Order: sequence, then C-alpha cells, then structure tokens
Amino acid sequence: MAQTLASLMPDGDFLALTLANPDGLAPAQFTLADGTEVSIWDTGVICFEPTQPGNKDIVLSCGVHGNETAPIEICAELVQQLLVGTLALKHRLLVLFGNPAAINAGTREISENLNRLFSGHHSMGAGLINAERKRAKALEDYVSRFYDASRVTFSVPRNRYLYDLHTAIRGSRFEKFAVYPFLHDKPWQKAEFEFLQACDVTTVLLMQTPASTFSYYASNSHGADAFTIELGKVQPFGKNDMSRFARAREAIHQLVSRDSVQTTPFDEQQFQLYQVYRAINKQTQEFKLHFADDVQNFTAYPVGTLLATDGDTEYRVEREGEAIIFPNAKVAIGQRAMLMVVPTTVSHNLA
Ligand SMILES: O=C(O)CCC(=O)N[C@@H](CCC(=O)O)C(=O)O
Ligand SMILES: [Zn+2]
Repeated sequence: MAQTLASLMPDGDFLALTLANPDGLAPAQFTLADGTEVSIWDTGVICFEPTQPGNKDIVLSCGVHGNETAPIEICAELVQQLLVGTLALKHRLLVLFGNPAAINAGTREISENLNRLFSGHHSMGAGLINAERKRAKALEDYVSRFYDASRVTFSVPRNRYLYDLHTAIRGSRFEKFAVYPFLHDKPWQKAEFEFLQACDVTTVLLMQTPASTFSYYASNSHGADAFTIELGKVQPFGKNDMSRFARAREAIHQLVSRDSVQTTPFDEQQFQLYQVYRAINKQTQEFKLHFADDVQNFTAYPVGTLLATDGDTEYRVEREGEAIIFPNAKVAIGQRAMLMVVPTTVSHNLA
C-alpha cells in the first residue's frame, strides 16, 4: 500500500512518530503538495528533496543527547511546518533526531555518550555492542548517503552544512555558543561566523585537535561546514524559554527556505572567540571538580586556583584568562572531563 503523509503522521508530528518507535522505523516515502519528495530513512531520520533544489545540502541534528530539549523542539517544529506546508523548502535537507531512546528517557545517554562515537569510534574497542554505537554508525551512513546522493545527481559542486544542535549541562556566561571543529589548518569561514551571528551565537570555541563528535565527523569526512551549537542550558520539555532562541530558529528557517540567510558582515569585535588551551581527561573514579555546579561555562579564575583533582593529580589554573568549559565529573574514564579555553582571534586564517 502506498504511504501518505496522512497515513503516517496526520499532524506532521515526526518527533511523535520517532518517539513512539525509538528502536527503528520502516522506510517510507511520500510527496508533498509542492512536489517535495520526503523520505523517512529510519526512526528520527527524515530527508526532504525539493523539486528544484538550491545549492545547499543541509543536515540539522538534535537530540544526540536525549535531555537537550530546546533544539529538539526547534527541529520538530521545523519538520512539522515543512510537512504541513506552512514553510516552503529551498534546499535538500536531512533532519536527524539523534538518540530517540535517550529522548524518551530524558537522559543524556542510555549506555554511552553518542557524541564520542563518530569517525569510526563506534567500532573501536569492543565494537558495536550497544544501541548508541549502532546509532552512531547508522547516523554516519545516513549523512554519507545524503551527501553522496547529490554528488551523483548534480554535476556542479554543492555546499555542505551540518549543524548539530545541543544545550549545555550548566549555565554559561555566554548563553549560546558554537564549537568550530578542528579544520587541520584550513581557514575558518567568514560566512559561517555570519550565519552564527544571525543565530544570535557570537561566542565560538575553535578546536585544535580531531574529535569523536558528530560535527568533527561531518567537517573532516565530508568537507561540510559543521558546528556543534549550544543553545542555552538543559531543561525538560516544555520548560525552555524558546523566546531566547528566536533568532536561531529564524536563521535556521531562512537557511532551509531561502537562497541565503540575512546576515551582517563579519566583524571580529562582535565575537567572543576562544581556543582550547588544554583538555582535562578523567583518569580515575576519584575525579572531582573543586567548584560548584552553578559555576558557569567560560568562568575564569586567578592563576593557581585549584579546579579539579584526580587521585593525586591536581589541576590548577595555569594561565591568565584561562576559563572552564564543559566541566563534567560524571564522564567515563578516559573521556574529556573539562576543557580549559583562552581568548583568541581568527583574522590570520579566515576565508
Ligand atoms: O555542557 C556540557 O558539559 C556538554 C554539552 C554538550 O553536549 N556539548 C557537546 C560538545 C561537542 C563538541 O565538542 O563539539 C558534547 O560534549 O558532546
Ligand atoms: Zn549535547
């Protein structure tokens, strides 16, 4: 029997369909009134192809961590508007709800941090032993399939994007910020800073090393302009003040529905730019932070301040201006428990 939008999701609520089927969803395909082809590839994986697509191949992801709800709400609403026809699509678009089981559980992860399993890390060590490892591999395959399909269909090079939307565990001095994956010395993109500013994101952390994150995977393996974007602090569904993300929501709508997003020219003075000074990895179960849970990301302490201990090892502030980000004592042993960042500039390597 041919599938229709009405038979699958009468109200266009793909998030509800995903969460009702967290472990998998049979592929389905249907056409919208304006000719846009919609394909459901799996639970939380939906691809839109307009009849005359513009030159962008856009991946939007959310819910890679299940309790980071504001981005899930933004993506669910976007997909719904596209499905019911209140927003017209300009470019090819793949929307991913990363970890449906963790979204249902309201937790960051079920067995393992999904955002540490990309670029093949899902198959290292013990291999594909849990749902998150299998999902990381599947998400890589879906992203490859999405980008590769347009290489076959279109003869001219296209622009690839992946915006992986998250929220931070704790509050931040700069409520919204982005992580720019390591580019292996390729230049940072002015147009991407402009897009981030349109999203009301003017704090950017420039990574200096490869990572096992989704955004680094898209950047490094597919040449996409890719970012992790942190929109505020973790809240349960329904408790987000979505007005604080109105500009991000609007910029994302413009990104998918227009030739170009309305931006202002890049001016470095408008940004707070940081680079990683050092990563502190958890070595033992004794790892302990020496500041309170309500201390915000990007807080700087005087040189010499004790930040964390890990067994006999002490971590103290080494450099003037060094600030904390993503501190989390609960990570698995061997994983990043905190980054220390320092202010930086980009003008010397900007395209
Ligand atoms: O607030 C926190 O400690 C974590 C928020 C979060 O999930 N951040 C991402 C950043 C990914 C990146 O470095 O690009 C993560 O930790 O996976
Ligand atoms: Zn996250």
